[in-house]
Amino acid sequence: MDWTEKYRPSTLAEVRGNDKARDAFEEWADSWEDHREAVVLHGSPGVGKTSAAHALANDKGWPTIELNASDARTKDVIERVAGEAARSGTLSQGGSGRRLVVMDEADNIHGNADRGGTRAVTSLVKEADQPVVLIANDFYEMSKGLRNACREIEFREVSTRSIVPVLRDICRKESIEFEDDALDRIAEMNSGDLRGAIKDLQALTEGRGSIEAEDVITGERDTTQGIFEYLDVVIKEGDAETALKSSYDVDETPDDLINWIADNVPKDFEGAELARAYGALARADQWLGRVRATQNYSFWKYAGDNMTAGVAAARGEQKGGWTRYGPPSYWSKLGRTKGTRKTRDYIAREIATRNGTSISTARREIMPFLATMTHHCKNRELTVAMAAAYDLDASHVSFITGSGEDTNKVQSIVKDAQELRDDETVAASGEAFAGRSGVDSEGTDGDERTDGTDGEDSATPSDSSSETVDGTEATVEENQSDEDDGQTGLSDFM
Ligand SMILES: Nc1ncnc2c1ncn2[C@@H]1O[C@H](COP(=O)(O)OP(=O)(O)OP(=O)(O)O)[C@@H](O)[C@H]1O
Repeated sequence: MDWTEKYRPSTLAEVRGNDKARDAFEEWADSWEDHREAVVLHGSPGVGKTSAAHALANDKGWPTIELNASDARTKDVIERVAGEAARSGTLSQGGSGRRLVVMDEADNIHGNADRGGTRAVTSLVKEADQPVVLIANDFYEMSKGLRNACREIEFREVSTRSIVPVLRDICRKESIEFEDDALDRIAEMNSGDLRGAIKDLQALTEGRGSIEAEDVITGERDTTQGIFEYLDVVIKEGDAETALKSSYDVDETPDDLINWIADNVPKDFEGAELARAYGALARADQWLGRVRATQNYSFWKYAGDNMTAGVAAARGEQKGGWTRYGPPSYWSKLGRTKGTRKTRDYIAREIATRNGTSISTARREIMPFLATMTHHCKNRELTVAMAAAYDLDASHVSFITGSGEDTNKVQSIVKDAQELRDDETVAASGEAFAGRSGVDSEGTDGDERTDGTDGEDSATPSDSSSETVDGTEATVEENQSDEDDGQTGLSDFM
């Protein structure tokens, strides 16, 4: 049995770390009759938000109604559940009939696919006759309206000091002998993620009665090999077997290693060998997905085989010379700074508006493809078309392609894109033009966009952007059909 489930706290007192948040949460519940506000618990994965919600319900004797924001695809579903929640309150009248409505992934309500989803959740939060707890990883991914309708409680990462006693308790209950150092290392390795620490403990002690400090290290690595030398082996020199064997000495998890390889392989591979390499990486990624879904870490070896031996075997001819390999910069940079987020969100909004998708689909599903297809502007024509189609400037092109913003290459691409756009504007039909300008000027069909929402000065661009898409549904759809009228869009290249 999964230990994170087996040892899920059943009362609030068992939720470790985050004492302040826990007290605030309890206070919210105790005074709910007076304020009737919803609450949002937000913070990184695995720090106990969901556990706290269920533990509170348990402490109070309130049955829970669980909703998942990303599954609740339509307004109807939410309204039905809200209705149920409300009805069950009226039936029993008073405290004993309380239910706790727990909605997971409140930061993951998609604009377009779940049309009106955000609005439905916001009205659920405002109107439900029962206490509602929203759970989110990123508070600022939630729409502003939704944020304003809730009380906010932040769950911080759980300190190593608080993680170790949890691991110790579990070891005692499972009759596993342990060295203190081993538990310290597991706690440190997981930096603040208690769920991760419990999972590692389970994986490392599987089928054994003890754990020593050494196991925590040797389970992962013997002598560490630099990642750059390793990339040389996989991409340039090694045969499949050598690539696989030396991967055992690399100090990266398979989840990170795959990004290192995927990001750097197109610097040396081309054509059919690159396609074969991506085939192997795709298979590796499937295995990583299976690990996540089943928590069966023995599948890691198949992921490893594919991403290392598979890629090495995909090499068509000997590679020479020196290549500037870099960290998986594109995705790991994301979200790190406000500026980066702003750039990312601008591009996502442009793609969403022109392709008729939600911002989140643009960001999660379209941008990675664009990044791969235009990597380092290798395919110049495609990069120009992309910049023209989405009205991108040098900083945007540099963000997507991973090339330096000031390079001549990027500057000249942006210039050509501008010319292409000018030509197309002249050539475009009046109808298509009207559709486009509608997005810019008429998208204010509700109060949603009255709060400064071009995103220019907003500290929370992603938030305002999702509302923009909501607010311009009709126009976005018009645009979708415009694509057939000769506008250059991503779909032309896929
Ligand atoms: N603060 C905590 N105290 C005790 N156990 C915890 C705590 N945080 C996490 N855990 C353990 O990790 C598991 C997962 O935690 P939980 O689902 O509550 O995290 P979460 O913050 O809601 O994460 P996510 O955002 O991914 O849903 C729990 O079942 C429990 O075993």
